[in-house]
Amino acid sequence: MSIPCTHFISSENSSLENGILMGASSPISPPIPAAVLTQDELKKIAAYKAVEYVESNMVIGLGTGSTAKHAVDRIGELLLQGKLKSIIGIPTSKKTHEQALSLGIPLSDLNSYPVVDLAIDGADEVDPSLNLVKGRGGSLLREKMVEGACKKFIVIVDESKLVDHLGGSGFAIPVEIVPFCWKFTAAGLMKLFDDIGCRAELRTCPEKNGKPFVTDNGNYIVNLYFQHDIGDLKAASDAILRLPGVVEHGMFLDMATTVIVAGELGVTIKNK
Ligand SMILES: O=C(CO)[C@H](O)[C@H](O)COP(=O)(O)O
Repeated sequence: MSIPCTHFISSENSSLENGILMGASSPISPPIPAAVLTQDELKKIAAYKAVEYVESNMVIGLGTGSTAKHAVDRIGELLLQGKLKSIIGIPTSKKTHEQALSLGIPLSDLNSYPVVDLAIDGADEVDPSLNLVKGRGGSLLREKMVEGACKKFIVIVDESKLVDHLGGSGFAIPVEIVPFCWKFTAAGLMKLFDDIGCRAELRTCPEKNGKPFVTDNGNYIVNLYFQHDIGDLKAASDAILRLPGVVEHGMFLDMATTVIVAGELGVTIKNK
């Protein structure tokens, strides 16, 4: 279903850039009286807004997940219509690679394009400083590599992803670890956060009789659940990365340059 975004934004008291409401901290469009939008429709609205930033000849980081999928679909559609030309996509997972290939998006990698113009991806949590939790889809390592290499990183979420602090949704902060002695690494992760209460669980696949989930890089994921606010995110990040066996974690600190939030009351653009 194609959702017209224009009715979703009021231009009063705000500036519009490429049809996008800029600089607002809260949506100012009137409540939508009709049917309530589904979460997937909100994801699609955010994704389509983000794709308005894509220009011909750009190298684009292609995110992973149900929100990013809409953005990749839209880029494919615009390429097919000739409205975008000479795009190079850098996928952040095997799944996105397959999707982009099927849409005819030309693909490459960071070896050939170490600087990416723009990346568009979803997130699991967004805090008020635009720090993120990512990786509940399991692609955090490639996402962090590609999104760390881009000049502009647009995050697309529905409003359910907004939190007061990372970990605040009660869901996991994922950490990618090597399979070798994973219990040792998981125990080390829990111990790091003894003081605030932390549980570490290996991510498994119910559809594969509970076997460990294996990332595109052949690693495991440990999900961390925190009882209290982590506090100093940079210190937590450094401590996790220092632990032998850890490959990467799903806290994306100070990386997003723009967050597009689609909610029942409209689209909000938050800029760093
Ligand atoms: O980080 C991710 C995958 O590793 C996803 O972007 C994140 O999990 C959000 O997913 P979705 O858009 O399906 O809610």
